[in-house]
Amino acid sequence: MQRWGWGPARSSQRSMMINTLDLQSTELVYVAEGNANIVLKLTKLKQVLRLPKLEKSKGGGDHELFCYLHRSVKYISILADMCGHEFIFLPRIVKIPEDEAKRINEFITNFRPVNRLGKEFNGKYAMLMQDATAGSTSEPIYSVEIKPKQGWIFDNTIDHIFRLQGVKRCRYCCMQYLKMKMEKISSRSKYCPMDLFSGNVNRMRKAIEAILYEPQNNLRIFKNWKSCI
Ligand SMILES: O=P(O)(O)O[C@@H]1[C@@H](OP(=O)(O)O)[C@H](OP(=O)(O)O)[C@H](O)[C@H](OP(=O)(O)O)[C@H]1OP(=O)(O)O
Ligand SMILES: Nc1ncnc2c1ncn2[C@@H]1O[C@H](COP(=O)(O)OP(=O)(O)OP(=O)(O)O)[C@@H](O)[C@H]1O
Repeated sequence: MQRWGWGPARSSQRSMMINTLDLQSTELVYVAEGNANIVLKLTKLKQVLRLPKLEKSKGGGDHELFCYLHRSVKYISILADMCGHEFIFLPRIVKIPEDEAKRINEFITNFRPVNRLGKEFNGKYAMLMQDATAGSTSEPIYSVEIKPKQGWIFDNTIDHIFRLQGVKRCRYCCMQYLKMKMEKISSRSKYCPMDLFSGNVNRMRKAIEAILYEPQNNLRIFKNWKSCI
């Protein structure tokens, strides 16, 4: 996937109104992160701030970051048009005040997984969007997050890579062998995205059962905003 530090700068921020986020009066709580973004909760606003991150030594240009976020927002809005706006939160690009990046990085360091500390937020822009784990009732809210992975098999040109012991497998299943070899996981999951996306109820059920049995990083369940799995 394209990184904001590398992308060609095509669109201009002059055509959009970008507000600066006032973080002084807002309580920030570290939620989680993946390989590319750190997500913080703005508790009072029921919103989250998605901060793109880069390797500490690499400074990304602010204009490139803005263009990357702008493209992402466009992409998400096309998805929302296709899938329904009730299913997808449209993010907004916000400006992070000068010198706040340093303060944010310092504040969240202790909450971050040690293996993710090589990257940090060091740009001027972030995405603000609705907190998917927040609701308006006083009852506990459970949120389920699935990272389903690629649900199709590549075309013939490279499919020899995805043959193991003569059997054609999907990318996720092959990556399980690699992750075992690299000691990232201790056992192979029986989950397969080809089952989840098959449209066959039995195979879909098998996929859900497998992901519940061995969640790895493909399943998270939150009670309110606290992760239970
Ligand atoms: O390549 P994969 O299948 O290992 O997926 C990467 C993910 O690894 P996973 O296997 O899900 O643990 C990886 O996730 P983790 O860092 O392992 O949590 C990222 O999602 C990565 O995305 P990006 O390149 O940072 O946008 C993912 O890379 P892309 O496939 O999006 O390039
Ligand atoms: N709108 C949201 N509301 C609540 N939690 C969220 C929201 N967006 C993201 N998160 C949490 O933050 C985590 C990291 O966010 P995200 O998936 O955007 O990071 P990422 O670095 O792009 O991930 P990856 O590189 O693995 O694809 C998510 O797995 C989810 O638990």
